[in-house]
Amino acid sequence: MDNTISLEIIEVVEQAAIASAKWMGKGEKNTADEVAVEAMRDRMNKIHMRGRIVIGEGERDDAPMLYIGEEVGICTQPNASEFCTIEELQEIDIAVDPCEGTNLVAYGQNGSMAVLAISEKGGLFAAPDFYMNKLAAPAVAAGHVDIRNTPTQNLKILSECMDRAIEELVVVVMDRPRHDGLIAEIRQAGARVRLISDGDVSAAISCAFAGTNIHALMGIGAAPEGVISAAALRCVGGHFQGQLIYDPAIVKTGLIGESKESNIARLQSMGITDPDKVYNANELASGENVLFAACGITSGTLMEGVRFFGGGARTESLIISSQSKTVRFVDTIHMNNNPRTISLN
Ligand SMILES: O=C(COP(=O)(O)O)[C@@H](O)[C@H](O)[C@H](O)[C@H](O)COP(=O)(O)O
Ligand SMILES: [Mn+2]
Ligand SMILES: [Mn+2]
Repeated sequence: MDNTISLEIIEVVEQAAIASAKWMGKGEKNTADEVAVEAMRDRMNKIHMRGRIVIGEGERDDAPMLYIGEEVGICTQPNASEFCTIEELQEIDIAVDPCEGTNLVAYGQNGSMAVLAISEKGGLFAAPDFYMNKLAAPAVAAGHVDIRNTPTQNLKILSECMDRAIEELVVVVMDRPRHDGLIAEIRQAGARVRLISDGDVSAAISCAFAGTNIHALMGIGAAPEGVISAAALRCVGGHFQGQLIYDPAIVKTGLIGESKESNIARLQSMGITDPDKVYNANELASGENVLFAACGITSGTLMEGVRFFGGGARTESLIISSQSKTVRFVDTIHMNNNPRTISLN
């Protein structure tokens, strides 16, 4: 995978974040999402690469852009061999969430970002539009905690690995009725719970960075977001496990409205023969090279959100590459309309 893609991909997430941030606080989640999708796709199609979307917009709805299977990049054109190098012609798989946390943007809340992950063809698990039970933790606990343990057991292991009391641990959990029992157990074990309304990708990745005051993510979120989180955690050695949830009774939202049996059949038709399999980060992002990029839309624990000033904007992005073994925080000033002042505030 061409290492120079990582430089271009920064602009992909930046452009999506800027477009979406213009709709911050306007109460229109669909628009905040649509503009991010369009901006991400436009910028992606200017890159010399041969990409295919494996996680994208709406598997079940007829999403017009960045849909699963869509080809992106200049080198997808039929005569690409005339103007693309052999390296650029290598097929790559891309997982995108142009606006992760659409509600957060619409209501001006923290933790939304434009995000994507890239790997060689077949290097990212093409997660179905299902729910996923997730466990994320810092690198020091990788392989020690296990999603098959009880939350209490995992908190004990985490406290030993991190050499701190359970009371000093903060666990992020999505604020959903399906997590009532989980939240009660975490509190009972002595740890503190940070409830989030949306945005579990940011929470999962935050576990890998000391100083965020987030030490674990537990509970059920969306499966595609699980793969994107796993890609980042795989690159930095953090812990991530995910297990697909196919029983509507567990999720309690009705969004996977079919019966348990029909969901199992749907998974089987996708080649997932063991619906209970526990996937780790290396299985969800198995490619030799994995690249992760995110840009804050609204501010979060990892990045500042987009800040506009007269004629321009300032963004903060996070680019993680397994190939170059780098974690880059990129602070960018975008000078769109000849700003008279370049503001650092
Ligand atoms: O918050 C989320 C929504 O993502 P998006 O649609 O891109 O704005 C994700 O971080 C969650 O992982 C997930 O989608 C959510 O938990 C599943 O939805 P829900 O049925 O509301 O729990
Ligand atoms: Mn999302
Ligand atoms: Mn989204």
